[in-house]
Amino acid sequence: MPDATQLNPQLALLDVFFPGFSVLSTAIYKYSKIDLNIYFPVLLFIGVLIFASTYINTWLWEMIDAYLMSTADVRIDDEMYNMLMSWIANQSFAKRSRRFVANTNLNSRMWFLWREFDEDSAEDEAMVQFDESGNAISTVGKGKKEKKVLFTPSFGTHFFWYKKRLLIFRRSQDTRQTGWGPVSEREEISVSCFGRNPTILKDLLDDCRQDFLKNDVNRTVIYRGGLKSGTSEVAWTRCVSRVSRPFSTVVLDEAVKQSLIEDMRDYLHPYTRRWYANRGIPYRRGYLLYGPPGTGKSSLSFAIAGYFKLKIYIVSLNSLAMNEENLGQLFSELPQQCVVLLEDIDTAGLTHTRKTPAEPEAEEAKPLVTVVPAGSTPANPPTTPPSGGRISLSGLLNILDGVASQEGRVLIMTTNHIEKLDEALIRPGRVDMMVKFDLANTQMITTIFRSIFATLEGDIPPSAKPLPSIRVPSSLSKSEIAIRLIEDEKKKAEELASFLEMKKKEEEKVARLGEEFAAQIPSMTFSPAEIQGFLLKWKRLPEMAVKEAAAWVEKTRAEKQKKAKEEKDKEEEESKEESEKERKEAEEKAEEERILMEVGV
Ligand SMILES: Nc1ncnc2c1ncn2[C@@H]1O[C@H](COP(=O)(O)OP(=O)(O)OP(=O)(O)O)[C@@H](O)[C@H]1O
Repeated sequence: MPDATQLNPQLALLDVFFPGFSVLSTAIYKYSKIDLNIYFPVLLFIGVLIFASTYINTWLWEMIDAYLMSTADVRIDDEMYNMLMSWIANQSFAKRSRRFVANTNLNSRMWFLWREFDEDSAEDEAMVQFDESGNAISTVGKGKKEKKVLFTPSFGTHFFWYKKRLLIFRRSQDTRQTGWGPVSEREEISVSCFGRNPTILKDLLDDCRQDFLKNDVNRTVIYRGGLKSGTSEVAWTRCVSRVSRPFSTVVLDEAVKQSLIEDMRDYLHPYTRRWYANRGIPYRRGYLLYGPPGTGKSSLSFAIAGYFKLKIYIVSLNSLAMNEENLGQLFSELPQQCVVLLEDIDTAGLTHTRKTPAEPEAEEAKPLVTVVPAGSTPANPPTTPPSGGRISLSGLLNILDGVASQEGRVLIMTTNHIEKLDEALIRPGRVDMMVKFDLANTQMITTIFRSIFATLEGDIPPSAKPLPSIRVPSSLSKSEIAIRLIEDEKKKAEELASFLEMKKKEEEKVARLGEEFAAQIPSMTFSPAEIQGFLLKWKRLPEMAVKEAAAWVEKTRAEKQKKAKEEKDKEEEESKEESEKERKEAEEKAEEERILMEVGV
């Protein structure tokens, strides 16, 4: 009989399949005299089977995947990613998952969008409520918004049931991109089903989309055009969806508002497209909103988009990433019907009134849109813009009119200085309607005051407490219960009547205070934004707003005058420096010419 303590070739072979087998078999032989070597053929067979199964398994899955399954791959830089992930996050298999990714936002890889979101929340503090796409917000504490944590299954393969079909959700890392970028950037996700018919996957993705878009009802979805993170490609990225701003909250001449609505309604009517097509006119509409800062141009753009349930696409021509090619690319990717907002078109290289002192000089020397007076030849023709984010006027016009520009879009341009815009940019066909915004007159001031202090639907009236629901003891007879219910209804009606009475008195008070307030504010001196800013300081104290109004007017006027004087002094200083420089240059040139004359050249 062979000595089991000696390592023979058979044991060495089994050690390959079952590491540590020789030690175990020696120990068993030593203490129980059972020799496992006699089972060698069986053990070897099991070992080979296990060894081969890993390869067979992979091969088999590959074959099944290739020939017997259908798969939908979803790109992480596509909106579909958010749609699918927010659906997945709500599924029980994701909630049960023992290994998961915790997100406060399904877009979190796009950190820059968060910054934007936060700015928005701060700016729109007074808005009723708003939620970020793919993101859940719960209200905790005193008006503090906290992001809920959502859980999605971690990297790996996850099985789940959808419409009685077994589907597979795979989340993996793209091994081709390991060297750079955050891990989430290298993520890949897919959903697969058994069978060669992918209809169920399409149904699922459609469901995810519908589910996601449900959150957008009564909301204005805002997209921004810019570079995709970590790439040099441009794309529209969804940033926020805000509760649509009611048109009525933008204070503007009612007739102007109505004509704007009518014009857009007519343009967006399904038959209008055919009308344009039949006459060979490009189906596009452009609006120019102009006026001093803070007079409601952007607010009206958002309100229009919300009113017509259109998505709004914002692009900043000042962005360094924006050149003609990129802008053209963005315009070509616009959906059939949407609002495109080009804000502050005048600052795109025409004026520098909005520049902060911190902005570098080099920037100033590089106009982004070079406007050339119609019919004249510029000293430096802007036809071929140098690299580095410059867009020439002709380039911009080509993009706005060109074949790449999506038909059906509504273009809204805003400016503080209409006089600085080239006529070509605002000629009919490119701009079909202009809306002038002005500083607040007395009527606007009263309206703004009322809109801030009026009790609106959704505001919680300070004195309105919910009525406790009545508890009817079971020992009461039917007639007694009926009496109790009638009494309760009566009490509720009385409470409602007193609430309505209080509301009416409140409205009268606000109207009176509004007039008192407006009487103290000089007409056409302050922008609605300035007035709103002051009133927001006294959000719940209209009396205080009226009391402090005169002091505020005096202070703000003094500040404005001081600022205007500083700007004027600065301009004078600059113009002095400029003329001094010119004088020196002229002297140098004259001196040079004199020397050349002397030497006889
Ligand atoms: N006409 C208005 N009606 C209601 N609110 C207004 C109006 N004008 C300004 N506001 C308020 O002032 C703030 C700034 O307004 P908005 O951004 O629309 O001004 P703007 O004209 O686009 O300014 P800018 O030219 O600086 O971009 C917003 O919070 C808005 O609610």
